Amino acid sequence: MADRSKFLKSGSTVGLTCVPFSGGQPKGGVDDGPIEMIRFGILDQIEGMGYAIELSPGMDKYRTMRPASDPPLGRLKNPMYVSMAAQRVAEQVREHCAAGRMAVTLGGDHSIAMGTLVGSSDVYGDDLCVVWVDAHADINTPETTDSGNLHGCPLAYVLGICAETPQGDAPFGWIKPGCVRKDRLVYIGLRDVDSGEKMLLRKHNIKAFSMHDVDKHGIGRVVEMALDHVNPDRSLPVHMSFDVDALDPSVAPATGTPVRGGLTFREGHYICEAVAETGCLVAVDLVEVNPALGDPESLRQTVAVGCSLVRCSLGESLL
Ligand SMILES: NC(=[NH2+])NCCC[C@H](N)C(=O)O
Ligand SMILES: [Mn+2]
Ligand SMILES: [Mn+2]
Repeated sequence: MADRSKFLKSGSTVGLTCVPFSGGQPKGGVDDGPIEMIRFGILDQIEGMGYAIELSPGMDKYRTMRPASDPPLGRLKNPMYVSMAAQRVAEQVREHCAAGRMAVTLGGDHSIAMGTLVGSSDVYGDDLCVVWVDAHADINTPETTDSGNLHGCPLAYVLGICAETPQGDAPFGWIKPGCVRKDRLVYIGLRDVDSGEKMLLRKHNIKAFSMHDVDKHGIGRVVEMALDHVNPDRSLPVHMSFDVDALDPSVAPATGTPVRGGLTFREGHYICEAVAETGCLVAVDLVEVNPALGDPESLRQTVAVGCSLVRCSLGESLL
């Protein structure tokens, strides 16, 4: 298969990391996201598109590595477990990126993106652009979070905007603050942003396209403006982190923090197609599919849409 990427030396190999992890939020079941996508056939689907798959080993370890004792850190829940799991994700994603593979990571809750972003930025450095597709901004710091759920915080750590930078063996002490540049992050799909997060977005001048912008300009213009902001010449590598709750709950009901008024089926797919079309994509996360929430039909629908977003990111619908 022809390499569709400007940056990957093994662009016809997908480096797949499955992360059955739910420690970044309180609802069980999101750890079964990857296995349900595998049952739905994601491996055969990716191979059917002409890719080889290199699967990260030991996915069950994410379930068993929970520390015996993990007291809250201020408001943050399961800090050590989230930190350890994300650190392992970082190693697995780094290895795929270093080998020049397209790194695809299936979650699990969105706290695992601390790991995926550290892994990809270790290899691509300052050049890395991040397109964050989500109903939520996930940029809470330990100071601003109300819920204490770390899936609402991954960006604060990688951007390095927490009031105190974790050091050494402390949870998240392994994350290089600022490994993702503030001016290379852009959001699409926001509609449920906490007041502390709004303050952070303004303070750090971070570009965001909310659902209001999607309504106003249309998804085509929004994706173009988002890419123009982070990657005007389409000359830099892009990591897309896609939270399935960016989609409207009528399209992706089985997720832990659904918010009405989201992206349509086509708008979600359009984002993946347009980013794939640039040839700049080097890493994709697909997170927050929770098969335990809702009836069997909601589950089937959500797993199916998760798989098709991944396929579109790999270029399925490009002619
Ligand atoms: N990845 C997600 N679904 N995040 C939801 C975060 C919700 C809320 N902002 C919080 O910090 O708790
Ligand atoms: Mn979300
Ligand atoms: Mn999220």
